[in-house]
Formats: sequence, structure tokens, C-alpha cells
Amino acid sequence: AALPPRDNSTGTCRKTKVAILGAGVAGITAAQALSNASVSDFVIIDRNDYIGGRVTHTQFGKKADGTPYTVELGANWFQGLGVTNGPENPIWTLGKKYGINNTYSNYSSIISYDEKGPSEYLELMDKWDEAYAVCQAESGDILTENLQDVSVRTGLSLAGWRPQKDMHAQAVEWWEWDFNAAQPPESSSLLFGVAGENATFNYFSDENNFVWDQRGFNAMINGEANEFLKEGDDRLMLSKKVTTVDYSDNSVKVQLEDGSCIEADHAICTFSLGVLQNEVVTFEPELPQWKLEAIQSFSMSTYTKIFMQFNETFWDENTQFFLYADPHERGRYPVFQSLSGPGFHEGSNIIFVTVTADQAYVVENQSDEETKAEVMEVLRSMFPAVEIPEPTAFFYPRWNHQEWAYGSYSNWPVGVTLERHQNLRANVDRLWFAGEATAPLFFGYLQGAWYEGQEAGQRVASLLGGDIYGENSGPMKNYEVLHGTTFEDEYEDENGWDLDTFENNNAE
Ligand SMILES: Cc1cc2nc3c(=O)[nH]c(=O)nc-3n(C[C@H](O)[C@H](O)[C@H](O)COP(=O)(O)OP(=O)(O)OC[C@H]3O[C@@H](n4cnc5c(N)ncnc54)[C@H](O)[C@@H]3O)c2cc1C
Repeated sequence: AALPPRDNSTGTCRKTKVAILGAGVAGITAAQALSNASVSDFVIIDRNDYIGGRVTHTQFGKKADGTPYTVELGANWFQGLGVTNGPENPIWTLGKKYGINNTYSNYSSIISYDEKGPSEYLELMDKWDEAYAVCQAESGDILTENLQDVSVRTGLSLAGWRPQKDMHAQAVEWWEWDFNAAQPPESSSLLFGVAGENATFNYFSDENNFVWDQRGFNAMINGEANEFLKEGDDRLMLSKKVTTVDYSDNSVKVQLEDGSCIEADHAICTFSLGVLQNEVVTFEPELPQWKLEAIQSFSMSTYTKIFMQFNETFWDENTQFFLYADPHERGRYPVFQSLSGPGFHEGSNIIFVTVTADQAYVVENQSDEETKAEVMEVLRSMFPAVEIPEPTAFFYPRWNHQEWAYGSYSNWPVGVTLERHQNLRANVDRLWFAGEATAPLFFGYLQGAWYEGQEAGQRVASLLGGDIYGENSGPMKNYEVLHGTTFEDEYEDENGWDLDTFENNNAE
């Protein structure tokens, strides 16, 4: 049972060595790393009433026996599994350990459509593949030769991929890039966007396995937590919202909304980038400029799955994906994914469509009825020969409205450097940061949260005198000042800089 709230005004907070803020993947791996280093005096605090954070599910629709299906609202795939006798994605290792039900996502199992019905344009994928291979080489050159970063859009254009007003090519591009990054190529760094894809899909493997486990994907995170938490363990504090984090170089005080507080030697904050950007939690003193700049430099994408159940499967039940090219708007209800076929919720008549970025913001601000009407119109144009009934169940989450997440996962914008990213990771005194967004190689993925939580836990454990972990010991590096590449004397005529922008001729 949770300890009774303490009266903060008398200065009596619950004392612990490490306060872990957030019970998502990063929070749980941080706690596990502490436990493994024999540091058992910690608490894990989360405002939600479950373990898993952005690994979360809901009950949806009905089976023949009237009971609902479990569908994942957040993370849904094991992305990049591993190679025999080579590195394995730790998330995949956990999936196998807990027997999480999943099925290989066959990205070749796809039919293309436009507003007039089925339309054959998948051959454009070969052209995309050629251009993307050029981007991969270019990303490698930027990294190894220390060249200036460009956007994925720039890289693709230089490689000859210019979809412009060809809406079929736009649909293919969305499928190939936005479906994963949840942001368009112009918002993504070529260097880090491509390197990140390589880290997951080349270093591990290019497989994506889709989870349809009825216990929920987070069963494995619960399983891991139960390895070091006892039943009813009072170190797990769920349904507790952190409002203020008061940090210094010798302790951290965490204030909770219910008036209670926790005093710790260290705190590990695993809140999402969206939470940090929107200042839901107050840090005292204010975080230093290098940290604030890092937080506001990265972007939080939104990835929204809109679930529908029908009383029949009117689409091809052996196909996994249905790509739709809207005639006017790129990314408008672009990919429908069937859960009714073999290997998924077979015979469920469930299909869902994913929207990201701007289109996700639009649907998240619409009523269910408005969105349902739009999706139905699209489906009816894709399947003109079918009399499509109204769905019997309809649901979607609103990630960008969730105060505990403010979006789905992070993306690396063009021109933001590795040093800036390190500033996102680095601790400020005894306040540590970990999570999906702090992962330089695996940002956006579960494995990113896993590695970062573990590293923060190990570093804190090393400072507390726990079993020491090689290089993951002690404080993290940070960069107080990040310089640009242009010196003041280069702002001159030869570079077309022929007026003084500090001069104000318009002043009163
Ligand atoms: C729609 C969607 C689809 C995705 N698809 C995939 C996928 O297929 N494969 C993949 O690998 N990854 C996917 N991801 C990414 C993956 O879910 C994340 O990388 C990972 O779950 C992040 O874990 P985390 O521990 O860093 O953060 P979180 O899971 O966000 O954990 C942080 C915790 O902090 C808590 N918190 C926030 N504010 C407060 C507060 N004030 N007080 C107390 N607690 C607070 C939150 O409740 C949360 O539980 C997806 C994410 C989303 C949203």
C-alpha cells in the first residue's frame, strides 16, 4: 500500500535514495538497473494507474462471444528483431521471454488505391528504394566527413525522388517515411533520421512484428517490474502526479499533486519530450539554458490509430495493408491495416487507419462523428463496388491531448547536432533524464527507452556505491555552449551580407 501523504510544510517528505519519475519502459529499466546493482531504496512514481506509459491498450469491439478485443493504442510493433548469433533488440528478447503474441508484418502484403478505387502504382516503391539508397550513402558521408546536415526531403530531391503533385508518389512516400517517423521528410534530419533507421533495421533486422496479445503489449513490462517489486510493493506509486521537481547538487525533492513529497539523493525523470516541452512539471531552479534549448529543439510527433469494427470483412482478408492516395491532400487517411486476417484477430472484421503529424492534429480536434464520416467516405471511394455498412465500433486515442505524453514519440529535426542531443540526455546536478527521446540511436522506439532507462539507472547506481558498471558510471557529459559554423567576420559583402542587421533605422 502507498504510504500516507506527508505534510510538506513541516518538511517531512518520504525519504529514498532514487525517485524514478515515470513507470514506462525507461522508468522500469532504470529501476531494474538499480536493483541489479543492489540499490533497492527507490520509488517509481506515475500519474497513470498502470505500468507501461506509452505502451497502453484498450478494449475494443466485440468477439463472437460478446467479449471485447484488446488493441494497442501506443507502441504496437517489435521493430528490428535481431540476427542469429548477432545483436538482438532487448525488446524482442523480452517479447520472447513473456510469450507476447505477435505476427510478422508483411509490408509486401499491400494493395494500392486512390479516390477512384484500386489503382496500381506500387512500382513507384522501386524508385523510392533507389533514392533512399542514395540517401543512406549521403547520411553516411555527412556523418563521417562532418558535413552540414540536410533534411530527408533535400536528400530525396537530390537523389531524384520528387513526388511533387503526383499523389500516388506522395502516398508511397508517406508509406515509406512518415509511417515510421510520423513526420514528413522535410521535418526530419537526413543524418540522424537515416542513421536511426539503420540502427534499428540494419543493426538488428528489418523485421517488424505486430503485437496482438490479449494481455496487452505491456504484459512484458509488468513482468519485468514484478521481478524486482514484491506484491503490493510500496516503492511503486501509481496514480500520483508529479507537479514540482526541486533539484540541487546534493538532493532532489519531488512534490506531488496530492500534497505529499519525496526527498531523494537522485531523481531520474522519464517524462516524454512533449511533457518537458509543455512545462506541465515545474523544475526548480529553472533548468539551465543548454538543457532548455535541447528540450525545445527536438520535435514530438503524433501517430494516431483510428479503429473500426464492421459486421463483415469487405476488404481482402489475406492482405495486411491498404494504401490510399487522396487526390488533394498528402497523408489523408493513407494506410488502412487489417486485423481480420490470418495471424491477427482473425475474423474480427477490425481494420484501422493511421494518420500522423498535421492530419493527426486535425482528427484529434474533431469529434468521433466527424472523423468517422470522413473515413467512411474514403473507404467508400476505395471500394466502389461494395455496399459498406456503418462500423459497429469506432475509437481513436488523442495522443496530443494527453497531459502525460503530449504526442506520441520524438523526431530529430534537420540541423540539430549530436551535442545538442547529448544535452537532452545529460543530468543537471542530481536530476537525470531518460526515455525514448534521449536515445541518440533508437529515438522513437521502445528499445530507445529501454537502453536509456538502463543507462541512467546504472550511472546513478555507480554514484550510490552500487556495483560499478564500466563506462556507464558517473555524471553525463554536457555542452554548456554550442557554437555555429559562421564567424562574425564572415557576415560580410562577399557572402551577400551587406547591411548591419543590428542597426535599427526605424527606432523611435
Ligand atoms: C501511437 C504510438 C505508436 C508507437 N509505436 C511504436 C512501435 O510500434 N514500436 C516501438 O518500438 N515504439 C513505438 N512507439 C514508441 C514507444 O511507445 C515509446 O518509445 C516508449 O514507450 C517510451 O517509453 P518511455 O519510458 O520513454 O516514456 P513513457 O512511456 O511516456 O513513460 C513516461 C511515464 O511518465 C508518466 N508521467 C508523465 N508526466 C507525469 C507526471 N507529471 N507525474 C507522474 N508521472 C508522469 C507517464 O504517465 C508515463 O507513464 C509508439 C508510441 C506511440 C505513442
